[in-house]
Amino acid sequence: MARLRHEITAVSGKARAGRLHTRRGVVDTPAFMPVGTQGTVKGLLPEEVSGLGAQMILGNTYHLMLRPGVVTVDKLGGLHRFMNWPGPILTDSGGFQVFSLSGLRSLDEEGASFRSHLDGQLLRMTPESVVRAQELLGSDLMMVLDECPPPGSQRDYLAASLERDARWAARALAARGDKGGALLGIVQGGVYSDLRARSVELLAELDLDGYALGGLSVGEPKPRMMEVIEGTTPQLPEGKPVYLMGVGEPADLVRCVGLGVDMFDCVLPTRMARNGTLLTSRGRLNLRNSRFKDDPAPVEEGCQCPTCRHYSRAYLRHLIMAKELLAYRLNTVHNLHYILQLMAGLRRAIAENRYDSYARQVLAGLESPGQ
Ligand SMILES: CNc1nc2c(CCNCC3CCCC3)c3nc(N)[nH]c(=O)c3cc2[nH]1
Ligand SMILES: [Zn+2]
Repeated sequence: MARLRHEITAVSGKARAGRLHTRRGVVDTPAFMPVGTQGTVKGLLPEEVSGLGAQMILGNTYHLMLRPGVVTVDKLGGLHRFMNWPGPILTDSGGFQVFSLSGLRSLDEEGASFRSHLDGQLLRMTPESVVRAQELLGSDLMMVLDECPPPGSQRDYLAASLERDARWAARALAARGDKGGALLGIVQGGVYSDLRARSVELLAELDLDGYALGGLSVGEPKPRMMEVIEGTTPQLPEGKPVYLMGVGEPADLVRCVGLGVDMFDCVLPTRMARNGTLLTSRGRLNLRNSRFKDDPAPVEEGCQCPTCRHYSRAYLRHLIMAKELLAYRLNTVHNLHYILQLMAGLRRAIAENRYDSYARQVLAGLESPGQ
């Protein structure tokens, strides 16, 4: 059967709602994928993550290659068994992490050489080796090895890089075995619409299962990012899911759904939770602020998450100031609940063909004066 099938069930403007049929179950789109970098969504049990409504999570080949090693994970039954997540898992190829985490050593036609950020050992990534690694993990949606060029890269560097990415994507497809999951290509081209179009043209020639927009949310001006997304999504092949990598904040999720994006991942909700920043429909709330010291109210009135049902802002502030482990869990539960409910609201609005009014209402709330 097909490794991946995207069924669009409703359209509202350029926003679309659908169901992504993966080999390990169906995912409602637009979908937010909590990040589980090292085989765990930090601090939460898998049943808590699925209980909050997450249907697909993200893993990272780079981190799992370094520790515990993909052969080890394979011997233990693969990543789903290893981390007790029976649902679909998308794994990033690690290209991005090599640039952001390790002291990159070299990049050439063959692949990338780098030093582990853990113990400095010299490692090599090629389009073929990262597909093999993701197959050993048992990934349901694999990403091709790509280069996410540093922000501000010169135009001619970007033009050459995206050509190489397309050659790498062809090599990744050729390397995938029968057991392999779906394979998604990654559109690059920086902030140049003609380069983005060229990247799409090259990748559309390949029999990829879906398309990611890479090279964004790396420090470029937000309006520029939106322009690039707006210009690129209409050019992508029909019937294939669109995944915007590394996005994003609530307002960005709302806007990018309106531009035809189906899948998102971002470390923000879980990372902010761990430093006491909570997401609400009226913007961010920084628990460390002394004004919450004896505030008996929940993070957000009306929020039905376990955190808001039982705990006050004062208690959550106490926990974060005391660096209590429970703080990370309760804050992550709330932030993930908030994001996943936001996505559910967007799916409903699209199904009822009222995306625009729902988006305007949500964005007005987010931009209103804080708590
Ligand atoms: C935050 N912004 C951003 N992230 C990008 C990412 C990473 C997406 N998130 C991966 C998870 C995070 C930890 C575990 C895996 C990108 N990844 C790739 N391969 N290519 C990009 O151009 C690429 C571009 C990105 N931009
Ligand atoms: Zn809550």
